[in-house]
Amino acid sequence: MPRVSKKTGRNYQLAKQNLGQIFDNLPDPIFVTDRHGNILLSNSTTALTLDISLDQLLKSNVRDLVNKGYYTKSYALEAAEKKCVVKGELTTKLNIKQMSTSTPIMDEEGNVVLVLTTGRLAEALEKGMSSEELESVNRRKREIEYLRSYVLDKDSIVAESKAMKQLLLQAHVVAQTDSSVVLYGESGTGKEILAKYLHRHSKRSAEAFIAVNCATLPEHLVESELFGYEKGAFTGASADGKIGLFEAAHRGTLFLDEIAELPLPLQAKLLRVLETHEVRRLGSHVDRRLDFRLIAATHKDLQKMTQEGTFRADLFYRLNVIPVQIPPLRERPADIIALALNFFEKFKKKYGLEIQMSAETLDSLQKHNWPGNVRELRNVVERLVINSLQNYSSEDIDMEHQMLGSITQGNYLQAASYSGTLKEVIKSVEKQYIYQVLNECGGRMGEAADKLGIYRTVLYRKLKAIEQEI
Ligand SMILES: Nc1ncnc2c1ncn2[C@@H]1O[C@H](COP(=O)(O)OP(=O)(O)OP(=O)(O)O)[C@@H](O)[C@H]1O
Repeated sequence: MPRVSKKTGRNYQLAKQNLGQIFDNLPDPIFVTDRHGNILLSNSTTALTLDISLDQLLKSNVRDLVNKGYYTKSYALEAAEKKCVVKGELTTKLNIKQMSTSTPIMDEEGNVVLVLTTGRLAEALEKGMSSEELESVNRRKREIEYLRSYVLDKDSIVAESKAMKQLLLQAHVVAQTDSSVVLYGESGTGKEILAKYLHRHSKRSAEAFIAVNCATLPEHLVESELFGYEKGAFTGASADGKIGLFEAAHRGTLFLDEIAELPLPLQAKLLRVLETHEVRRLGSHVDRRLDFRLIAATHKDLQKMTQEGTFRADLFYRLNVIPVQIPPLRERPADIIALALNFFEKFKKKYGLEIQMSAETLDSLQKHNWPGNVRELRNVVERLVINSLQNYSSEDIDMEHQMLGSITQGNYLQAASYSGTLKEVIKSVEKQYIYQVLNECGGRMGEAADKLGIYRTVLYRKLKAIEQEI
């Protein structure tokens, strides 16, 4: 027997503990069963080729999977029975062909204890397929590769609903192009996170992602912020001059949030930049050549605005090359629990808590209609975690019902319990009141700002500041 050093032993233990993660990093399907075909370990790729969740897969038996049509056949059982390596082709429910190899692992007495099965998606391509079949397999492979990267990407977008999964697939394809994109969706649906995703998955990912909120740029500074200026271009300008946001986005991605709020004269200037790929800083005579990808976002109907004359039609057609509509959270209920649990994990870590969410809590979250969309959900979950911190110290906390009653009624103020300095309490009340009003206004920013008696731009700033606290 080879001697194992202490260090190697520790590393072996580490590798064993992290086997699930190691599996998940493999691009091809892989799973381990016991000799009866019960799946003990697998990876996301395998689950994706079958169109089921990894959790579901880990509760399955290969014989059942074959009976239910997820696989045309199983080599794992054959390998367990014959006690030798068995190879062959099979097709999954998603019509993905793969070469499968099942290897039995035996104990000292020659009994099969485990079977390791690996699938090779690539080998199927060598099997003389028609060009249509090949294209379909290739498409599937790209989708799986992308979905895998999304599953493995910790900061990725949560997408459990069919609508969001499809949208992410579309986004993955769109990311590879350089065309302008307009992201449409209510406030808090995830337009910015999707814009970042498009950038991260594009060939420009190593360059800057510059986000500009057209609604919060002070009107008198919009032009100088976007175009930059030369030394002493105007009173109050910095002596050294300044590069504009267009220039800052050179080679990268420029994200223009709330594009509908861009004043008409600036719309004309933006159009010129997009058509000529050149910007001229204020006070300069030199045009600078730029190359950036533009992603715009809005919760408004730009096409309607062109008919009303508040948005330039030529700019609209220039921007709207790829329109992407993000559905409100209430229309994709399958995402609610996944998002809630995802945020719950993050906040638990942030506040160093070991707690669990009760089924009742999840049920209440599921029933709410989320006018403030994902942003509202995230804030509610944070409050749940903070409340548990204040009210309990035990390990397994059942989230209190009163709190959830207040969520479903939209009455946020009663739910609060305060502590800290006056400044902290005021901030906390402000945050909760803003959410209450947003809730009452069905997430409509303008209406909420009116009700709060503040400018829309101020409301945006406050919401962004709340987000950055996390
Ligand atoms: N699918 C998602 N998965 C994980 N987090 C999400 C998802 N969608 C939105 N979020 C989170 O919700 C919050 C709001 O999202 P985001 O800022 O992208 O929305 P938005 O549509 O751009 O809002 P606004 O129009 O008000 O600027 C952010 O913290 C974002 O990270």
